[in-house]
Amino acid sequence: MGSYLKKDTQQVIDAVTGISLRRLDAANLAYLAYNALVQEATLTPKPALVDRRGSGAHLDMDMALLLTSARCLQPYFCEMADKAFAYPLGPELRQHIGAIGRDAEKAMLQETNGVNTHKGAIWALGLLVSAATQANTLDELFDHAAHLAMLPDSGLNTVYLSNGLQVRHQYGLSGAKEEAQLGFPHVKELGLPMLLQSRARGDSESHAQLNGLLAIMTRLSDTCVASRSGLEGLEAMQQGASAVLNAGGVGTSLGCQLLSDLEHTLLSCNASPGGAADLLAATLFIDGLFDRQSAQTSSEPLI
Ligand SMILES: CC(C)(COP(=O)(O)OP(=O)(O)OC[C@H]1O[C@@H](n2cnc3c(N)ncnc32)[C@H](O)[C@@H]1O)[C@@H](O)C(=O)NCCC(=O)NCCS
Ligand SMILES: Nc1ncnc2c1ncn2[C@@H]1O[C@H](COP(=O)(O)OP(=O)(O)OP(=O)(O)O)[C@@H](O)[C@H]1O
Repeated sequence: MGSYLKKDTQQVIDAVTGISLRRLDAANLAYLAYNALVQEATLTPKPALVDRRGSGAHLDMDMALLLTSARCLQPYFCEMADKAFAYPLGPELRQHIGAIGRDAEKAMLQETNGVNTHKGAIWALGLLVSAATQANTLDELFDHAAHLAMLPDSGLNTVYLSNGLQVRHQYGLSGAKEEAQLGFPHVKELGLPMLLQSRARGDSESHAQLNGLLAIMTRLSDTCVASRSGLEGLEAMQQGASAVLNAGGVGTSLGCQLLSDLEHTLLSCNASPGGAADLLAATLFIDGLFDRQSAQTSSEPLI
């Protein structure tokens, strides 16, 4: 793990894994997922992604479209949570959330006139919302989500060759499916620890979130980037993100300059870290689940 994490990463992970998660009802879980998408979309400046400044590498999208898309997805997250409260974590629940996830994708495409604004986010947040209905700790949350992602999906379209499948065949990379099946390691070991550490050292909230995004980008095999700019683009993303964090993060003047360099590099090869953005939304959803009050009353700070 990167040297840019102030404490040993494992220490940070250990500090959060045992903390209780809030038990929320379906409507509140869905709101938290929606809110995570809003925070991700509005976070600025994200390298080559849609944000308050503009469209990044996505000529077909802007922030208003991402917000419209997020709003239309909230009821689908609520429906997934409802089902997850009603069924045990098993094949039947997997079928239900798969069907709801596909309905959500259709609704998104209808709302955006065919633009893929949140496909990866529906997948990651859909699994996490469902897992959260039955999780008391962070470990349980990731285990439940991984378990659901491992179960067979009979509704899967096996004819359509997605960008993710294409780069998996071409370069042997893993993508959104494997990330979930492994229990979201880039969220657990990079995004979340960096977000918490960055806050703890006094960075502003937006700098802490940007540092969380960059931590994910240092390692992720983001199939959005690979399909647009190959392995070279992926390597440029990982190295550029590491450079910013090694300089102390986006809150330092060198880090800020390196972030701007990274954005130019990504834009020059039309690469956009959409998968990392989805995992930042997943990180922010989980952050909203922490029971900070109980951590404080038991005099255990979050890190
Ligand atoms: C597994 C999914 C994401 C399809 O993945 P695939 O790689 O084939 O698709 P595609 O390339 O079109 O999009 C994947 C998206 O994931 C994101 N992503 C890219 N790389 C990564 C990565 N390494 N880790 C996480 N997310 C990533 C990006 O946003 C990308 O656009 C999913 O759409 C799916 O199978 N849905 C079926 C419905 C379902 O079962 N839903 C249940 C829970 S909601
Ligand atoms: N702020 C953001 N800006 C851009 N993409 C984002 C953002 N947040 C999340 N994403 C994710 O990025 C993905 C879109 O990326 P991209 O446009 O590369 O995918 P695609 O439509 O599969 O590919 P292409 O446009 O190359 O055909 C979405 O699935 C979405 O979940």
